[in-house]
Formats: sequence, C-alpha cells, structure tokens
Amino acid sequence: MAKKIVETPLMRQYVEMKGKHPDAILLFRVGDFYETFSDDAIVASEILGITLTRRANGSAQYVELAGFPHHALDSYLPKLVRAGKRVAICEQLEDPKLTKKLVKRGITELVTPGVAVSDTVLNHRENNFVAAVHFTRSAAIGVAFLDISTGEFFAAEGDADYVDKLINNFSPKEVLVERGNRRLLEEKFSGKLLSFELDDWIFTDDAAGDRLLKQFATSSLKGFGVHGMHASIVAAGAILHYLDITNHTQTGHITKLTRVEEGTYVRLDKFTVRNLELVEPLCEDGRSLLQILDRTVTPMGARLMRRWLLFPLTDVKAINARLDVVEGFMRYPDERTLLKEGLEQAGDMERVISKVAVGRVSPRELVQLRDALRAVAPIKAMCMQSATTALRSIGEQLNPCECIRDRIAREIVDDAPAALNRGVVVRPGVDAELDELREIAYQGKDYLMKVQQREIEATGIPSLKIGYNNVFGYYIEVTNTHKAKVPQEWIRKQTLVNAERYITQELKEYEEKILGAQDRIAIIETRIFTDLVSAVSEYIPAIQLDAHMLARLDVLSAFTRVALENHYNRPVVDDSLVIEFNEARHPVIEKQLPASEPYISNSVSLSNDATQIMMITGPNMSGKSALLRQTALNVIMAQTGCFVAAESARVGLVDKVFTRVGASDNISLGESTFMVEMNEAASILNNMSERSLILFDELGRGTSTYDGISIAWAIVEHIHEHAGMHPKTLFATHYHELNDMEASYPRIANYNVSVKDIGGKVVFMRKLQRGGSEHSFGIHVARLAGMPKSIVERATHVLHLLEASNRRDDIGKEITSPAVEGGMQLSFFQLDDPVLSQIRDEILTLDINNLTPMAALNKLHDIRSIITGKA
Ligand SMILES: Nc1ncnc2c1ncn2[C@@H]1O[C@H](COP(=O)(O)OP(=O)(O)OP(=O)(O)O)[C@@H](O)[C@H]1O
Repeated sequence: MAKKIVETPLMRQYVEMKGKHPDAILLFRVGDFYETFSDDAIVASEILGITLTRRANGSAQYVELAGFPHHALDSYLPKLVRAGKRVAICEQLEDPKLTKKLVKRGITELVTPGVAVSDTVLNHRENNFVAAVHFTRSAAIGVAFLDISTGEFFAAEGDADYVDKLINNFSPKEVLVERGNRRLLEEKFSGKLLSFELDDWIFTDDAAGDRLLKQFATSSLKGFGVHGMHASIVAAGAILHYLDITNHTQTGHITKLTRVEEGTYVRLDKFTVRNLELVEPLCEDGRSLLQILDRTVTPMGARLMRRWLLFPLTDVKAINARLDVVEGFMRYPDERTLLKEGLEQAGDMERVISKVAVGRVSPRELVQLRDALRAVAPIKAMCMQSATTALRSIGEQLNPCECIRDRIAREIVDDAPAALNRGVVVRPGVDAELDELREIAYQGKDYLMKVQQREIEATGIPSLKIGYNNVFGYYIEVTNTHKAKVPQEWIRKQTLVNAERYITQELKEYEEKILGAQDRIAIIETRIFTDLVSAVSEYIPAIQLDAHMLARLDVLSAFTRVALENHYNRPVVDDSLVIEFNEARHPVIEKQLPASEPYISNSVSLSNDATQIMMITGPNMSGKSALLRQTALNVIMAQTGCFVAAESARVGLVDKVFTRVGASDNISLGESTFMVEMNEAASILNNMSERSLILFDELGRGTSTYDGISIAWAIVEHIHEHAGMHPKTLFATHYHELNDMEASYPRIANYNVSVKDIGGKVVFMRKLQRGGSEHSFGIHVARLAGMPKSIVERATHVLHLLEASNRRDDIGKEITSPAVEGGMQLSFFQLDDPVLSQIRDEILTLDINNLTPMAALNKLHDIRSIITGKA
C-alpha cells in the first residue's frame, strides 16, 4: 500500500524533478531507459500497455515502476499526450561514463496536449490549439487560441454562447483557466474539455498586457484590433505565460494576435456543425463535407480549409474574391498544374518555419524550406500575370526570399540528414578548415587498409584485421593459430575465444588524429548550421506570409478541382434576402450513392418576402433531411468561396445557420431527446435574425403526437410572425396537420417529397413538389413494406377512430393565432374512448407496492377482457 518513494540519492533526485511539475507524468531517464514511478507508473503502464513492476523499498514497502527504452520515446510520447496527459521529460545532462557521482539531470521539455511541436505528437492536417478562457464580472468572457506549431494566435470576447461556438470550432486540446474556475468552465461549456488551472495573478490586465507587449515588442496592442478588449487580452496573455511555464521560450514565430470578430463569419452553432457533418462525420462509415472538399496538397492547406468551412464569410466582396480565384483557375488548366506542382514542393512550410523559431529545425527540414522557397518564385510570377485581381494581390504578398533560399542551397547538402552529426550537413567549399578535416577523416579508411596490408606482409599473418571499438579504439586482431607470429612491441588488449586483439603505437597516434578531426568536424558543422538557422529566423514573418498565401492558393485550387470533378457551379452571392438553388444536390450523399442510383436534384427558392417557410412533408426515407441539409451545406460552401452542387444558385448573405435536425445523439449523455430538441429550438428562436437560415427536421418527434404538433405549430407561427424578421426556414415534418398553416399564413408554402406505389413496391421519387401530402402515407408505406395485413388494417382502423374522436383535420380551423388554445388532447390516456378510460382507471387504482405476482397476472387478465369485450 505504501507510496513513499525509496530514499536513495537517485530517487531523491527523482522526487526533486517530480516536484517541479507535479501534474505531469515524469519520464525519468536512467541509462538507456525512461522510467516512471509510483502513480505515474500505474497510469503510464495502462496507457502504454507496458509492464508495471514493483521495486522493494525497505521492509513492507514498495514503489511501482514502469519504463521503456529511450529510442521508443517517439512512439510512446504521443500516446501519453493523446490520452490527455502532460509529460515532463527529464534527461541526463552529462555523460554517465564521465562521472563517478550521481549524473546531473534536468527537465528538458514539458509536452502538454495543447502545446506540442513534435511531429510525432501532431496531426499534420489539423491544428493543435491551446486555449485560455477568462471569466470576468460582466457577461463578457475572454478567449484566446494558440497553435505553437504554426504560430497562429487568435483572441475574441463575447457571451458564453459565442465563446462556446469558438471553442467548438477551434477544438483546443487543452484549456487554461484561472485557479478555482474549472467548475465554471465545465458548467458554461459543454463537451469534453481538458482543462488546466493557472495562478490567478496571471489572469490580470497588467500581467497579460505586459506579456503580450513583450512578445510582439510593441508599445501598444492597437495594431492587433484587440485594444481595450480586456477579457481577451487577459486570455491571450495567460497563454504566453503558460508557454514560459512549460519551457517554451523560443517563440519568435508568434508575431501577431488576430481578433476573431463576431459578425465577420457565419454563426454555426455546435448542433449545426455536428448535424451537418461539416468537418466530422456523425458515424464511422459516414463522410463529412470536409472529406469531400479537401483535395488540398499541403498540410497547411488542409488546416486552412477546415478553418474556412467552420468560419464561412459574411462579406460579399471577400466571398466573391475567393470565387473569382476559383473561376480563374477553372479557365486556366496550366495555372492549376503549375500551382499543384509548386504546392507539392512547398510541403508544410508553415510548420517548418515554426520549427526554425523554436530551435528544433533539422538539416533535412532546412532543405525542405529551400525547396518550398524555390516553389514560391514561379507561383508568384503566375499570380502576378493573372487577370484576377485577388490572385494578383496574393502574388504581391508572396516573397521568394532569394537571399536566404540561396544561402541554404549554398551551405547545406541536398540529402541532409534528419539530425546534426548524423551524416554530412555542410557542403564542401563552405569552410576551408572543415574541408581539410574531412580529408583527414575520409582518407583514414584508405590509410588503415594500407597499414593492414603492410602488416599482413610483414608478419605473414594472412587473416590479420584492423578493427575499432569504443573501449580501446583501433586494434589489430589475430586468430589464435597465428598468435606466435605477433611482433613483441604490439600490446595485447583483449582475449577472445579464437583470437587476440592488440594495439600499436602507430594506431594510437593515428586514432587521435582521426577522432580529433571528427570532433572538430562536428563542432564546425554545428556552428555553420546554427548560424544559418539564426539567419533564417530573420525571415520568419516573410516566410509565414508565404506559407499563408500558399495555403490559400491550395484551398482555392482544391475548390477548383472538386468543382470540376463534381460539376459544381459558381453561385451568385449578394446582399439580397433570397436563397435560390436550381437543381441542387447534396454534395456528400451524391458521392456515396452507387452509380446505378444517381442523386435526384431539387430546386429550392426562399425569400423573406415570398416563400419564407417551406413546409415539407413526405414519408420516412423520402429525402426530406437530405434536402434540408443540402440547402444549408450549399449555402455554407457558397459563403466559404466554393462553387456549389447545383445548376445555378443565388445566395443572399446568410449570417447564421440553425439546425434542429434528426434525433440527437445526446441521449447517451443522459439527456432526453425531447429536452435536447427543445433546448436547441429555444436557442434558435432566441438568436434568429432576418438573415438566418433555419432548418427544422421533424420537430416534436420526441414527445406525443399532440404535444409535437402543438409545439411545431407554435414555433412555425413565431418564426412567421416575430418582429418582422422573416428568417428563411425549411421545415420537414411527418405531421400533415401542419399543411393547414399554409391557408392562414401568407409566407408558408407546402411542399412534399413524393413516393409512388409501382407494382406493390415503394418507389421513392425524391422530387420535391408543390402541395401537402396524403394523410396516411405512414400506413401506406407500412403496407408497401410488407407489414402483415392484419396490422395494416388495424392501424387504419385506429387512425380512423383517432381522427373521428379528435377531428385532427380541423386543427387548423380550431386554432386561432396566437398559439394553441385549450382543447387539444395531450396524451393517449386523456383520450375520450370509454375503453381506454376504463383501462386507465384499472391501472391507476392498483396498489403496486403490495401487488403479488399472481394478483398482477390476474389484473392483466382483467384488462385483456375489457379490450376483447370491446372488440
Ligand atoms: N435526392 C435524392 N436522390 C437520391 N437519393 C436520395 C435523395 N435524397 C435522399 N436520398 C437517399 O435517401 C436516404 C434517406 O433520405 P432522408 O434521410 O433525407 O429521408 P427523410 O425523408 O428525412 O427520412 P426520415 O423521415 O426517416 O428522416 C438518404 O440517405 C439517401 O441515401
């Protein structure tokens, strides 16, 4: 049971290191292993699947231990970080061979889920953000996001709803909050957030402001558009403090803070992002819109496309600038080819330049940067010649940085290794001393061969060999057969089973010269490389801008590729209040259907003044949801700057897309479907505006029919009538009663997605047509689906009874605006049927607590008699 760590000098050192980061799992380097102890060992062994052992610690005490070989760090570290753990790496700071005392150790890196720069931890097609949230006394909440692997840094402030939306879109891997606020964070924001608390002094105006000014070396934050936004400045400052705490001190690539302004982007709440499967599919075998559109060739392009889809624009000019570029690329296939080749060569320039800043760039990556910069010049030239203004503007911002590009090319070999001192890095001709030393080191092999040949001849030992080991350097090995022929002056160093090893004076002298040369070579290569890296650092802002421009071009050319392949067309995007899609398709479903079953296109026309609300009825599986989603997806695509899956389209700017689509998957979180549905609907009604697009799919499904109809009716009425906003709405429903609304509300129009009975088989026509649909299509479909005849007949009978007793057809006439008046039936047990009320009475008078099983069976028998008596 004991957890006290053993008191040896090594373990005392461990305890000291662990004390520096008690929240992190400490990987403690001991020789060739990283060891974890105590609770860390228990956690690590579980996550990594490595053996947990126990080391005795005095009488009746032990400490848990789990470790892995040091070379396995690259595969084990990401597993710990992805499991949400913070990991401190404690290295040996001196060579154990050179000291007799306890080896000096220190923490060289703290990797946390939100602050990672290592390729093994990062997903290269997604950003890796750390966030900070600052709660204030007012309603304003500050939030900031930083991806240290790219240098992108954002800040915003707003109400809890807005911040929740941003957190959902940026999906930070870690969220920082002031000590004591973790609970508040969990209460305000849903979803699983991995949080970490920081000291309260960090979350103050002064501390944060100073830290930001220091980072950007400016005297004010005015230039970043966050001046006066205290809450977001505090959040951004907290992130920079966190970098200090986690030993990330080289941050020259974090050069600006970008404000995320509400209103600049379409508001997509998290239900919408999830339900429309914008970036993640809802189920494993599904596909997201991002997966369909993402034909980018660089990781930075892939990351940007994801962000663009989550933040569609609300500025007509900016949207059209993107669409212009796509249209331009459509017309000029040569431009596209040149661009694709250039982008492939550019690779992940954004993360490479960040590595330069944090001091982790490898020689091989510098060569990659050289190639990326080589790609910039022809792309720039192409953009500058373009007829598209937006493309010329990108061209103007591209900078091939010839000077540093050529210097890398001059100094570093083409096939540079992945680490310094693991092979030749610097080209010949760069440093005279280096060239000379290499001469000595490389000629060594020839020299040794000559010595070996000479000694074979001198001694007459044909099998004599010269070898090298770390313990006593160069030696001559002689098999036991020839032992007698060994000259006297050779010094015996080692006896093997079949041979002896000797050293000679000549070999010793030679060895010193060679090893000296190799050490010097390593020193000179390191110096030249380090100088070069610091020269490249001067170009960080320029190269970051290049990376960003190339990422834009990558996304826009990917949009072009999908548009050509999938026959998308350019939408007209304007300031009107109209949404029109002519022969539109669902961009994801159409890719999933077999070739024999083409997607049926449909046209949709909505406007605030004419058809504001489309009331769409049709049986299950007829394609109502698909129609709703495709409309929203095409609007989002249009405002992202992508062509749309339609013959033609007009999109009057949309500021918010709301969806209440399908049964929610929140049931697993313990909330009832109906509660979730009502929460989502309430949020829509509270936030809609005249430019909103609202999708309601089977609203009210989670409650009884009459509840459902009443609520749906009242909500549609509210959307139609409220405050003259007239937000455009698609309302898919099974309740044909709602078709009655068309007669009383001028901007509601009935549509249906029809099915046909062809030779006794249900055929889904998938075509949207004007008008409401048949009452009993559910039963109709049940019959076509092969349901037993008796059940279909019974269902028809029950339906007639219900209709007769409740005159559901008259609902429209009975209800007077506003809202539902009394008199609507609420549940099965309130129906007037005398049989049902008798059953109800039987059940309600039961004393369940004192009911024996036998009595219960008897009661059941009685109830059955009531029913059969009636039948
Ligand atoms: N226009 C279309 N062309 C071809 N196939 C379609 C079309 N619309 C829908 N589908 C196919 O029909 C399936 C069901 O469509 P959808 O989920 O939209 O029906 P629904 O009417 O909303 O049904 P439910 O009421 O059960 O939710 C889709 O998964 C898709 O495969």
